[in-house]
Amino acid sequence: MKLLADENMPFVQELFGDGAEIVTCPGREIRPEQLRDVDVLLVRSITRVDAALLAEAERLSFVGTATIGCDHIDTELLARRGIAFASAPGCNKVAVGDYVLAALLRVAGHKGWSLKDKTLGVVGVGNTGVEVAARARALGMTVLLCDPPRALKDTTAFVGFEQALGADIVSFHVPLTHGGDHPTWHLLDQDAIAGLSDDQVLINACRGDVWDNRALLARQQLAHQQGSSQLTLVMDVWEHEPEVLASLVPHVLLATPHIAGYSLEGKARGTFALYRALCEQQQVSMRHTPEQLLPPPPIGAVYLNQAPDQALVASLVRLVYDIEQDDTAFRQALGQPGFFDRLRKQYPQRRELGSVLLSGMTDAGEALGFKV
Ligand SMILES: NC(=O)C1=CN([C@@H]2O[C@H](COP(=O)(O)OP(=O)(O)OC[C@H]3O[C@@H](n4cnc5c(N)ncnc54)[C@H](O)[C@@H]3O)[C@@H](O)[C@H]2O)C=CC1
Ligand SMILES: O=C(O)C(=O)[C@H](O)COP(=O)(O)O
Repeated sequence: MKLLADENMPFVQELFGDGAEIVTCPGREIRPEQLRDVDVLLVRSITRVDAALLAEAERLSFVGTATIGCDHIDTELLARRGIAFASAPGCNKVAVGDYVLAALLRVAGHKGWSLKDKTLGVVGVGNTGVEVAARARALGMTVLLCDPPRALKDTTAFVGFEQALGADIVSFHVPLTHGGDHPTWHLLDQDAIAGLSDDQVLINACRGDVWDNRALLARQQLAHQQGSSQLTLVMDVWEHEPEVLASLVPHVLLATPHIAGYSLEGKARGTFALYRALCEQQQVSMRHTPEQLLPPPPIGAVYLNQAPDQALVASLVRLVYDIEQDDTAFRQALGQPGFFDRLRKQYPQRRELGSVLLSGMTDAGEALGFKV
């Protein structure tokens, strides 16, 4: 069996090395002719798997993406050609929860806000949105959930998009879709942006195209020229990645290169989900476990001797994940050729808050994502 994998997918050798010849390649450089004799293709979000890529892939029987999002995969084509497909739903939802928690605390520091007096609108309440909502509630925030597809079945738990957009902070967690009843491409468009007030905060850790980046830039530039407050923006994802609208970056509080989901645990779960799916497809039993993939965390345990207020939570989170380091690296590298992909390829090992055992006064610790 020949397997071709994105070179940035960790643990491929450990999980698939027993029974396969493994070839790795940068995800943006996989070419149709490379797939001629390949049986299994494992990708990440940057490889578009479509008719053009699979034109010569006559032996291909399995495609896996170690990601939650599947907007880069033509799943109908795979089904038509009888090629098995697996993704990794939920694999990095905890990492996204940690990222947004770190962002909320940084925003609060910047604005001098006590988060327990603030509302958070969560747009898209699936795997990642639920993680974010739980952490925000643990901080004492009022959370408004917006998910029109889910609201069709549960009419009481959700608010409309317009109401969610009125929250102090609005965090987006939708898949990128262009059609259907609830398309998300430019969900935050020029009209939605015009309705926002200057004091609001927006977070995008889903897909860049969900926000109209040029319309946001226009609003930020106008506010700058008029000397009024700008929107506070946290952007992990950008339209047209790996390109970035560079003139928008100075108007963004936290700018990162699509790494919200990049915990070591999240990546391990992603690759493991594909290993499990391939074992099932080939009807062989699994010889590995996800736990064996992870080294011990650098910080094993923290003992608290006082109830964690917002400042202490911020220090604790920063101990495990310092979002400002990601922002600084982004700004330093912006403009260098290939900077976006390089930062992602060389991303430092990041552990989830759940890798740290919090003991002492930890009522809120579990909801924030720590192990208690
Ligand atoms: N920045 C990063 O590193 C990461 C980004 N992602 C992105 O985040 C997206 C969401 O991930 P999950 O929460 O795991 O997906 P999910 O599929 O579990 O949840 C998505 C939710 O969005 C809802 N939704 C769909 N259209 C909507 C609309 N128009 N308005 C409001 N809600 C809508 C769905 O009903 C669903 O409940 C992924 O599709 C992926 O593109 C995911 C992981 C990491
Ligand atoms: O899971 C998803 O969906 C994501 O956006 C991934 O975290 C992105 O990682 P890459 O596949 O782009 O390395």
